[in-house]
Amino acid sequence: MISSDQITGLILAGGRAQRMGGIDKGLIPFLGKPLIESAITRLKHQVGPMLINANRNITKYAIHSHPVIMDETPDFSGPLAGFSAGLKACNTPYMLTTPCDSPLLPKDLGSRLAAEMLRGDFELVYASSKEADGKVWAQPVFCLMRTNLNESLEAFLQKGDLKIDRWFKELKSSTVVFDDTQAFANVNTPEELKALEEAFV
Ligand SMILES: Nc1nc2c(ncn2[C@@H]2O[C@H](COP(=O)(O)OP(=O)(O)OP(=O)(O)O)[C@@H](O)[C@H]2O)c(=O)[nH]1
Ligand SMILES: [Mg+2]
Repeated sequence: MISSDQITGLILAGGRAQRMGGIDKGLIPFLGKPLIESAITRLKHQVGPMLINANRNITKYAIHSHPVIMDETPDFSGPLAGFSAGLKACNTPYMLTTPCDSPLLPKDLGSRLAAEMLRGDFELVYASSKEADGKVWAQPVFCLMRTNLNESLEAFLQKGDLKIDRWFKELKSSTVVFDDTQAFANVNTPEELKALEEAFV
């Protein structure tokens, strides 16, 4: 069994948030609190240490009392840059990633991904969601990985590739399908923010 204290949680808040008008998405108010707080609340019982990956407003993220780490390169090259920064800062054998903009992320995300990891001796296990119409979608930024993948990710990024699914294909990976259609609801636009707030009340 993988215990929660063997897992570092990495919350990804390092994107440009262009569809949100370029403001720092993790800091926008969601039901009166910075959006990232909902992700922290959902994740904290699922992991031991927690890290926040952000590239702007570092002091504002730091008030949550978790280390804030930046991408190595300041060019917003995508979530794998955040994974890389996280793996370098991690002191546990496993790392669980989630984005900062999914306030309903599953409460059993870590435990179910961990069970699958051990079942098949996988290197990485990501979540997938089953939508209301029955379609299954990969949710690759919700992902549990062994932290010894650091070298593999470095080699992949050195090639100049940034595509998350192409890195996953190089690994022994698996996925777990979650049936809760709301669990991966995320906030990309002001309209989505409003709709998700309304769904909460
Ligand atoms: N560290 C890091 N994380 C990123 C980067 N780009 C996206 N992410 C994160 O990856 C997750 C999924 O990305 P998106 O939902 O597209 O967020 P985004 O890229 O900020 O938003 P858009 O600019 O509107 O695409 C979010 O948690 C982002 O914070 C990046 O360049 N570096
Ligand atoms: Mg994006």
